[in-house]
Amino acid sequence: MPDSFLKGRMRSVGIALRGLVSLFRSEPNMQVHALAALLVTGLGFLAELSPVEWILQNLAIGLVIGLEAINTSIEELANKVESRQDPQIKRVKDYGAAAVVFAAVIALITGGLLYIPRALSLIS
Ligand SMILES: Nc1ncnc2c1ncn2[C@@H]1O[C@H](COP(=O)(O)OP(=O)(O)OP(=O)(O)O)[C@@H](O)[C@H]1O
Repeated sequence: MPDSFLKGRMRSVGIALRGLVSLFRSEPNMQVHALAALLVTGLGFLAELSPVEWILQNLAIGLVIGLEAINTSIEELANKVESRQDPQIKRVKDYGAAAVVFAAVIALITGGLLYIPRALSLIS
């Protein structure tokens, strides 16, 4: 494999990581998602999730954080394209927000399925 190929890939990963750090620093929604992800990861260790349960939980976390990143990216572009009120920009932003909310509901349901039975078995 040529050296320049590996250097190019490493550069791309570096740029992506810089984007991730910038997102977590500047976006309050991202900070909330990150906190939630840390909390449920801790909860996962406490609850001794099975490997499949870890995979499901991590997919739910990845779905929410990934879609929030894309939504933020769309918002930035929309703000650059049109700063005035515009019905199409409104739809673009609303659809992006809808994607995040949809993922968050799926994540909540996943969390409920993983933890509510355990909580109930602790009580009974
Ligand atoms: N240029 C615009 N034209 C029309 N409606 C807009 C415009 N900008 C924002 N909106 C409306 O306001 C809502 C919030 O937009 P805003 O850019 O403030 O997103 P946000 O609150 O930063 O989103 P998030 O909470 O995901 O960070 C949009 O979903 C849209 O309905």
